[in-house]
Amino acid sequence: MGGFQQDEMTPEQIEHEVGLYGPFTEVVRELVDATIRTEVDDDEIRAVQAELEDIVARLRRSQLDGPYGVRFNATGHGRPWGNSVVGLRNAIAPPLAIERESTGRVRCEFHLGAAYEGPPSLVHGGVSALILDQMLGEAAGAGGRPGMTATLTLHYRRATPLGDLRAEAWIERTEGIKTWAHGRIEDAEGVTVEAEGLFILPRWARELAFPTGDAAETPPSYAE
Ligand SMILES: CCCCCCCCCC(=O)SCCNC(=O)CCNC(=O)[C@H](O)C(C)(C)COP(=O)(O)OP(=O)(O)OC[C@H]1O[C@@H](n2cnc3c(N)ncnc32)[C@H](O)[C@@H]1OP(=O)(O)O
Repeated sequence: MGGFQQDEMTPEQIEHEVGLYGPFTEVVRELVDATIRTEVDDDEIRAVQAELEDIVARLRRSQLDGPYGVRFNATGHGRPWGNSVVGLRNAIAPPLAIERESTGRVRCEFHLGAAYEGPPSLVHGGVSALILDQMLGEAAGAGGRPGMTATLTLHYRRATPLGDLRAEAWIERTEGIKTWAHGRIEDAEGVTVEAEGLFILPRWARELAFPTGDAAETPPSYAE
């Protein structure tokens, strides 16, 4: 599978890019929110649209052929910057800043605004699934049991309000290449959504990780 690339980025270069693209992408997130909520008049909308078309053309002058992928430097520092949940350079991502423990427990606090609405003032169910897919996958990776989502089951206990939320996930059990993870989203009142998922180290990764075919040992993590 493509999309995982190693490069020679130094910590200083990575820090520079974080400082450059982090605030840049944050403004685009602001733009998305402002686009949904603005009530300026028609002429102003048309004027802003023309400016944005110019901005898009400027950015298009030099860009990647495809998506960003996941990049690593020589020390294994991962940069999943195009990821739709945690991506530093992805304005669609809230983004989640996930705290990871090597036990496979992960948690984060985050804010979902107007861009993530489903029912009025509530988080879209698909957005909750997106976040929990990532959280459970992060738990598997943090515990050294990375995999791709094979199954994901959601239990929507209560509507999730837009606003300040938290999520956590953990490894429930493992069996060779399979990792079962659980997790939940909570608002100030408690749990709104619970999830359980099965993560499987895919065949192409198994062939890299276990050239001898012994999948009983712990696979290496590709987590940051
Ligand atoms: C650390 C970084 C943090 C990153 C977090 C990322 C979180 C986001 C995660 C994602 O969103 S991943 C994207 C969504 N998922 C996919 O696109 C996965 C698509 N499916 C696949 O790639 C493959 O079907 C899969 C990797 C799940 C399995 O392919 P394999 O070729 O490795 O399976 P194989 O046929 O060799 O079967 C291996 C075992 O898994 C079982 N299996 C395979 N697919 C299954 C499935 N879907 N459900 C249940 N069991 C499954 C299969 O029965 C068998 O069990 P046994 O060994 O016990 O016989």
